[in-house]
Amino acid sequence: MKLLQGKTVLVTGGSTGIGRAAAIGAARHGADVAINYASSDDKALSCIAEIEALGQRGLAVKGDVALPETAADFVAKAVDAFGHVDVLVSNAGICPFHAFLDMPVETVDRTFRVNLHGAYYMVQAAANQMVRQGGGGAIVAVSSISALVGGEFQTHYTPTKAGVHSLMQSAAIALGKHGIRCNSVLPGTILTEINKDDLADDAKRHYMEERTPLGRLGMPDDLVGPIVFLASDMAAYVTGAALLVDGGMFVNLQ
Ligand SMILES: NC(=O)C1=CN([C@@H]2O[C@H](COP(=O)(O)OP(=O)(O)OC[C@H]3O[C@@H](n4cnc5c(N)ncnc54)[C@H](OP(=O)(O)O)[C@@H]3O)[C@@H](O)[C@H]2O)C=CC1
Ligand SMILES: C[C@H](O)[C@@H]1OC(=O)[C@H](O)[C@@H]1O
Repeated sequence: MKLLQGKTVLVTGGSTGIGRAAAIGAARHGADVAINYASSDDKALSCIAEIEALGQRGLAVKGDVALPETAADFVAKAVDAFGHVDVLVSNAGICPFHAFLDMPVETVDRTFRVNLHGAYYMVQAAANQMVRQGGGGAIVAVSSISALVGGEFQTHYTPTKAGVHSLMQSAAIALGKHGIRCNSVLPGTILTEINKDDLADDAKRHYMEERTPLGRLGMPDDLVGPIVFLASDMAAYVTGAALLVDGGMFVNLQ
């Protein structure tokens, strides 16, 4: 069953990790897909190749989501290519682990601009296009378990993920009158480039695995079903919601 047949899906941060999986997963469900990315040209092009191999149209648009103009450019190029925007997956993000007391200003600033400001600009641009089109739409933001709990080396990061979650709640209210649904997925610890170095520490990786009732850390493909569900008409009455996709990590105190 193809849940996104005939839809156009936009994914930020689609070259690697969760965004890549979401982009290819959307294509597998019948969507044409446009991906945004920052610098990984080869990875972006290979993602498009996989989308096209599934018989769907793909488009890769390079741009730094921290820059407000990137959002309008991405949406405009997607509309030029595919005619409309039905779904936005706001996914792009960074997590440069760093201690709190000597956290550099530029690290805080960059993390907020990419993860939170970038999400805001992309959601706003996609929503404006959806309103122009009429007919509603769906926005899925990739927040995090880190919207709900902290991290010693993530004091600059967890507020951005909480902000993304909160943005979806407020956007759901602002956009409901236009038939646009806004929801968050909150992944646990998923093995991607974002944490490759951090989880190279065997003790850290073992600790995170031990915290996970399902007994393993997540893979990007574990996010595809939840994202496609929230993007699809299967979730027609779901908006302002948050879906933990964490193997049970959040609830596991003892
Ligand atoms: N992995 C995990 O455990 C978890 C991840 N998340 C969230 O998931 C999202 C995706 O992360 P994940 O897949 O793990 O990480 P990856 O590092 O694998 O992928 C990040 C993606 O975002 C893109 N990106 C980074 N900065 C920018 C920018 N300034 N402008 C445009 N694109 C950018 C990257 O593009 P490029 O390749 O060109 O650099 C890449 O496509 C993030 O928002 C993260 O906070 C949430 C919870 C857990
Ligand atoms: C980068 C982290 O390993 C990852 O990202 C998050 O949002 C969670 O903190 C995960 O552990």
